[in-house]
Amino acid sequence: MAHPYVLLSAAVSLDGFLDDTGPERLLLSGPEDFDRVDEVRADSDAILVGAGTLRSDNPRLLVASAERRAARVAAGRPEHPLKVTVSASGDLDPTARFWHTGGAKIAYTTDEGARRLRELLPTDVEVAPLGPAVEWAVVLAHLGDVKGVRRLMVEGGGHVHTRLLQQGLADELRLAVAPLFVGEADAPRMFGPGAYPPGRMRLLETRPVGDVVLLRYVPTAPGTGRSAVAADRRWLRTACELAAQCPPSRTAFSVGAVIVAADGTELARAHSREGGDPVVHAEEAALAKLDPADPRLATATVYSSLEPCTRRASRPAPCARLILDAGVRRVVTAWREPDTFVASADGSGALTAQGVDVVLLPECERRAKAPNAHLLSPPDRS
Ligand SMILES: NC(=O)C1=CN([C@@H]2O[C@H](COP(=O)(O)OP(=O)(O)OC[C@H]3O[C@@H](n4cnc5c(N)ncnc54)[C@H](OP(=O)(O)O)[C@@H]3O)[C@@H](O)[C@H]2O)C=CC1
Ligand SMILES: Nc1c(N[C@@H]2O[C@H](COP(=O)(O)O)[C@@H](O)[C@H]2O)[nH]c(=O)[nH]c1=O
Repeated sequence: MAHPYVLLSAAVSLDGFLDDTGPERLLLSGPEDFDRVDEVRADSDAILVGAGTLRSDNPRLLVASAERRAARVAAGRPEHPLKVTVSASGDLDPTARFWHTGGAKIAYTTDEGARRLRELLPTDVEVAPLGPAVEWAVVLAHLGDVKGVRRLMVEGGGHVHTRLLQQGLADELRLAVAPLFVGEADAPRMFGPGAYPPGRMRLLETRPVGDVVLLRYVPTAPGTGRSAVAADRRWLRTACELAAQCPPSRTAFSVGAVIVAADGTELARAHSREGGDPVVHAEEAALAKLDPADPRLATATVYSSLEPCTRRASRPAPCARLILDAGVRRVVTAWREPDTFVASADGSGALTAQGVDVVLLPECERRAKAPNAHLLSPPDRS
């Protein structure tokens, strides 16, 4: 189940609105910023908007720049990204520009909505019924697994942005803050009320674009239990990057680990053979940087590129034991330990048996294996 990278994109007024209440679409971006948005579109495999935005804005959602379209075609991609919309009701205007411009289109809807849309929409539009309700995780899995979408740009509106962020499904937020006020209480807001991931997001970039300021944030708070959120994938990729920093070895794996508090604060990071210790493991070195009495450990997540070990010759306690002793209750890993050094290690099983939630994200396995290719026989190319 490979979700695409989900990028939420919008422009907001200084008082936090996406639009005003007038009949025309409010242009918050200036010309330079619309060009920046066009560049993001051209980099995307698909662009999604909610049915509310289709009804109010009648957008086309095309790549405007001829050069960018030509570059896409030269790279073997369609001229325009796949256009995607989501509607429970199926209450969509068949004459809207969305359906009659650009390339491929897909509408995710309910079974009931599909009955309506199949009659209404042009026959080249794919209508995808997803049961009595439309679950966002199912939409993203279908886009990733069936439509081959790797980068999804979500261009609103507020309802869609709110749900994706609240459900931990957004990988990145790109917000253009425009220097004007809307000042109407019932204008649409970018984010509505509800439960958001805790803590602070991480700022990746700020950039003036004409008179607007672009802000790029990524979520940091780990998921809970056995389900994974976008922040889990990001932290696990960081662990895999740390694995690549290990001093090479023919007798031990290269592994990276990060320990992250429930609010997204990074508590410690480490990699195998760190600090001149030829046998130290990544999880062991990361835990050693923390006070064992740190109350945040009980709700923290340990990210480890390889599952924690259960048996080792070099130290009395394996990493699974150290994690249990630290009181950590959640581990996210990319790769089950192969039999290279220890037969049937099963660190995930050992932790699960003690009530720890272990989440395996196979989409990161290739990155976790990369610095260990010389230890895998026959050479692993997966
Ligand atoms: N400034 C900016 O950058 C942008 C501004 N906007 C503005 O945002 C406003 C529109 O936002 P908003 O009204 O929140 O609408 P949205 O575009 O977020 O669409 C909401 C609709 O999408 C469908 N939908 C969403 N989630 C689901 C789900 N899980 N299952 C089934 N259907 C779902 C529903 O359609 P249905 O009702 O058919 O069931 C719902 O009513 C407009 O004023 C627009 O101009 C929009 C994009 C960008
Ligand atoms: N108003 C607004 C945005 N609105 C977004 O652009 C869509 C219309 O695009 P197009 O079909 O190319 O005209 C619209 O439906 C909405 O998703 N985006 C921004 O970056 N800045 C803005 O100020």
